[in-house]
Amino acid sequence: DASFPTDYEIADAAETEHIADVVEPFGLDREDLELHGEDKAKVRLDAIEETVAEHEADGKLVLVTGMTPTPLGEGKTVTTVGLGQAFNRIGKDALVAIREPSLGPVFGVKGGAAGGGYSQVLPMEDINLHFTGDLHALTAAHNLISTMLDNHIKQGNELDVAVNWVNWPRAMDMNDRVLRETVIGLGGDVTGVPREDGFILTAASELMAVLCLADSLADLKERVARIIVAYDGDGDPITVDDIDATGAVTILLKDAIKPNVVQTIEGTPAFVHGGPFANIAHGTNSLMADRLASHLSEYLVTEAGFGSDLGAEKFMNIVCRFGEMEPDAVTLVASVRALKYHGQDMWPPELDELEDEDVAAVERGFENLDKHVRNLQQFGVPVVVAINRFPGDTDAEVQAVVDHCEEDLGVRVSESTVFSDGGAGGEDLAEKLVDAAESDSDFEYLYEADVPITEKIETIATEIYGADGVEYHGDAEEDIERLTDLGFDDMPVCMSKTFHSLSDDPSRKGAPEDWTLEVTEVYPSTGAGFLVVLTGDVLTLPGLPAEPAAAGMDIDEDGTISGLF
Ligand SMILES: Nc1ncnc2c1ncn2[C@@H]1O[C@H](COP(=O)(O)OP(=O)(O)O)[C@@H](O)[C@H]1O
Ligand SMILES: O=COP(=O)(O)O
Ligand SMILES: [Mg+2]
Repeated sequence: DASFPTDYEIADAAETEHIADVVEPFGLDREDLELHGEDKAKVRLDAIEETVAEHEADGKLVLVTGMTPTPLGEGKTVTTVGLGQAFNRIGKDALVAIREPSLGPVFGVKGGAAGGGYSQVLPMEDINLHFTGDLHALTAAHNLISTMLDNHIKQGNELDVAVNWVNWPRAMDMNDRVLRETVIGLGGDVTGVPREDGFILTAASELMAVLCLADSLADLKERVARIIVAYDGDGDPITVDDIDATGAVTILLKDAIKPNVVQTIEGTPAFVHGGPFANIAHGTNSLMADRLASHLSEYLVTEAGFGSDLGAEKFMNIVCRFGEMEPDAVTLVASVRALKYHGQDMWPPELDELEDEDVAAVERGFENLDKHVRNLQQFGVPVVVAINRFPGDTDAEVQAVVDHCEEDLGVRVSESTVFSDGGAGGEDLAEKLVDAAESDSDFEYLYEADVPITEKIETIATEIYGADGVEYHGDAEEDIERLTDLGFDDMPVCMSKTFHSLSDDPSRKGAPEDWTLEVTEVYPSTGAGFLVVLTGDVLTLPGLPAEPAAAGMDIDEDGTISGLF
């Protein structure tokens, strides 16, 4: 919509308050903060402990998830930020907790992750670029482990590291696909021992998960110490502590563990901390931010990435389990665009074909929405569908979704216009979530942690993805046996799967049936405390599209940025 200002123009025109004034009404004082300019701050760890000790954690937790998205995303972050604003407009103290962006998508397909329109967190350009340096710190810390591991091998390899059994790649915060598979150590003995290696996106690093799940600096250090980086010739694990890297790595993360706080366009405090994606990692912001926020306000609105099959499943089964918390309500973001996209076998996506009014296509896409509603109801939490209205949506298309939710699904539904109208566009949704959050919910995990690894995988595959069963390829079955022998089988599983489909085949839309999930590898993230299950061809280092967002960006002589969204 050419007449509508860009995210950057809206953000640039917005008035921001000093961050200390924004958080003060919620109980954080200036001395609790480490200021990064006037509109960004980190919260001191001792201030978090004091807050947790002084204030009851009686806040209600609202999770924002979504249906299976188009590659552009359907508005979970926008809805999360908009809801934070809307709750405050209807008189409910509310805070927002979201992840911090990775430069990979910023310069790639999706762009930034600071929301959009009149539901953004500010300063969007800082948040989408270097922010407070957490991603850079994580990248450096990750690569320090790699450097010390290869140095150990070079300096005599006392630990007998099996050079073909190193499962700690290098990391970078850029979608540079050509570095997925590399050979290192070339150049003769002066350089080191040649071996295969590769890069992953920093968002997929186990250190990102460790940062998001740690509840103190001491806990962070203990988690870092037990990260398995390789195995020796006998198949015994070699940890970060074994290569004497624990202290240095923790030093590099000493500031990154502190939650960042900024503000939304309407002055609602927003914690923006940690950035694991929900396809290749667990997909939600740090527990540290959730814990702090839940002690500071009546409502906490937080987002889990991609569809309910990814971010929400892992939020319930991993994050809530570790954080000893549970959602009081879930809002499932749907869009007319995504419903039409699922209403046909469209792969690769031709999104401009979805622009014309087509109620029938919207209705054909309901099977995807319905499966996500059923997924969430399995966790025993009330669901409210949020129709995130885009400019081209027609009343008839939106009404079809409202009718379907009310008449066919019997769930609360609300049309949200928080993108174009800010918090005012989400007041009805907020009211319905208050209603849902106050109704009783009997939250339960999908599986108990002590059931066999295969049972955890099969439960998620059949009950959440809709698979008939699971096939194990490559060394996946040996992996599971070894992990069980090592005593890691009582950890929850973090499924790594495409976000383009409920199944492991990106081209399959709607709610695919008659298929089997293919598991290719299972490895332990012992620092995070979960097992990563690789399925299909999920890429832990994405690539740039033919026309990357970066190509449309510019900055003029007075520092005005264009093309960042
Ligand atoms: N209602 C809307 N109208 C127009 N653009 C929107 C709307 N909601 C989201 N967007 C844009 O779509 C993209 C994805 O939104 P985002 O909230 O990041 O989705 P998600 O978190 O689900 O991936 C962003 O560029 C955002 O600004
Ligand atoms: O991990 C993915 O998060 P979004 O769905 O918010 O892009
Ligand atoms: Mg998002």
